[in-house]
Amino acid sequence: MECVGAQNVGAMAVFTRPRLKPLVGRRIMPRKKQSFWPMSSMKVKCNSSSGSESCVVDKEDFADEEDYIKAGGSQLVFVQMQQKKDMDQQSKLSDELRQLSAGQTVLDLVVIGCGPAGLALAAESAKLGLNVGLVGPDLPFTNNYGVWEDEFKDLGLQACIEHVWRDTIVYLDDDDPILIGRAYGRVSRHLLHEELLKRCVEAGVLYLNSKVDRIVEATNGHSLVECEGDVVIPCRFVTVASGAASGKFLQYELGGPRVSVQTAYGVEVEVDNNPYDPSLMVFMDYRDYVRHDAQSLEAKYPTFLYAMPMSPTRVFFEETCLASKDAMPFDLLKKKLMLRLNTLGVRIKEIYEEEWSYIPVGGSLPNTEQKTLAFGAAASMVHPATGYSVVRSLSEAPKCASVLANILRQNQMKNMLTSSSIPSISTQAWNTLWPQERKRQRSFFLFGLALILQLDIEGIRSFFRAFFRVPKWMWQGFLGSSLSSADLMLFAFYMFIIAPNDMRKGLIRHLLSDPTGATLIRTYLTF
Ligand SMILES: CC(C)=CCC/C(C)=C/C=C/C(C)=C/C=C/C(C)=C/C=C/C=C(C)/C=C/C=C(C)/C=C/C=C(\C)CCC=C(C)C
Repeated sequence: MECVGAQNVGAMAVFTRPRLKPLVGRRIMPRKKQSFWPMSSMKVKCNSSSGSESCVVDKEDFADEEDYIKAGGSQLVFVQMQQKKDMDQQSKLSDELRQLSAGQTVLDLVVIGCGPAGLALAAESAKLGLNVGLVGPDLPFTNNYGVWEDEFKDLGLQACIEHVWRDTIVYLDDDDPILIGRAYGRVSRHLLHEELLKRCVEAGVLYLNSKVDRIVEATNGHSLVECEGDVVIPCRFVTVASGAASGKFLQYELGGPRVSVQTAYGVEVEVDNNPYDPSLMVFMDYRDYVRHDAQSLEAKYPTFLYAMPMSPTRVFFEETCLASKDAMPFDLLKKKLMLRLNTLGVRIKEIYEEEWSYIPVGGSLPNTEQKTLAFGAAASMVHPATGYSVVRSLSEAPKCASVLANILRQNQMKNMLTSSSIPSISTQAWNTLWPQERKRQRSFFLFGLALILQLDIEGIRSFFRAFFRVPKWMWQGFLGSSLSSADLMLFAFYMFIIAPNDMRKGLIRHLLSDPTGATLIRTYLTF
């Protein structure tokens, strides 16, 4: 990471080069993509009550954006996040921001990324009194999230679930389907986005609609977040929460396991002949409907169908490859889905929506010596053996926020931050995110992932038959990352006992011969 001298930070938390005159508020419209320029009229009224001159700048009067900014026009700086506020309230907003900024020169925390993980962490940290800036493009969520209803209820997010199935079913072969006995919900991505934005607004998070170019360390121990358009934000902590593709800001441990991929192609459709009971969510249908037509596909990439019947005729079908070393091509996934639906006799009348999902799973942990922190997928928090991450990010956000707040408080960072104290402070934060216990659990999941990767379709069926026969609290805890490392050992022995002989041999062979087996043993022996 490059080191530069401390910037000349004025009264405001953020400034640009060339330095801007006014700091103006702008409203955030949830769900709408924000453009750089404020609203359509571009008339920006500087607040005069704090002594500054009143100025009205009109974008149309300038040849381009740069001239406009040079003339002291509206450069977007942080604004207090707010929802559905009228333009006539904007000057009041500027006031609030001015007061907030007047007594301080740096933010406590900048969170990069406006997905569920970023929004949740920003809101929770601001709730605890930290001055938090959130940076990233304001885009709607695009993924369809499926969650266990009880887990989402526990997060206080039940109102964001748009459809609940009272039970969930798994088909492994043509014989007895497995009723899981747990309600599953489909999250409304719009409601979840609105709710997380609301939490940010209420907690007083400041927002900047921009892309981050780089993060540099200043010599005084602060970080400088350099954004597009020459905006530089000084802060005490930076947390990258911009998903798995955040590599440019972070370093990961060398020599870790290779990243694998979960891929899925989904369609929400209106159909004739839906064979699935609308009261049940189909978690995994591993029955092989394409054996005659696509033998080679099945051999190379065993896939399953994930289906959410929204009504007897409207269904979300998703052909999913749980994990593969190389990404399964989307056209193959689509071909398999269409073959499967065709064999089932499902006739598509209308397509409402298509989804392509690509989730890197496994891979290395972030290097915990670095000063920049990470959260969510960027911090390797995606469950390696399932690809799920949203619930974990949302449930860990309060804990992570409270650790950051405590660290800042304990070190009286607001007054006495020194560059020498920073590395140990970041280490404390990293250790909370990835303590040895979490590393042990993850080594178990990585071992499980490597196991799945080498199974053929028959092996997968018998593996999941055993998996869903362990006591419910065990498999639930495994999927929800809530089993301790000791519980995971118990789970492993349980699986071993109920597994058929050939699978037992496979488990032991894998433990003794696969590199993830050696890492698992080593991590369990490290205290
Ligand atoms: C959009 C989005 C977000 C998405 C889309 C996509 C999708 C749809 C997805 C879906 C997914 C899913 C459904 C998933 C699921 C998953 C699962 C269920 C998983 C599971 C797994 C499991 C496992 C891995 C297990 C493991 C186990 C083991 C490892 C065991 C072991 C044992 C042993 C080793 C034994 C020992 C003994 C002695 C030594 C004696």
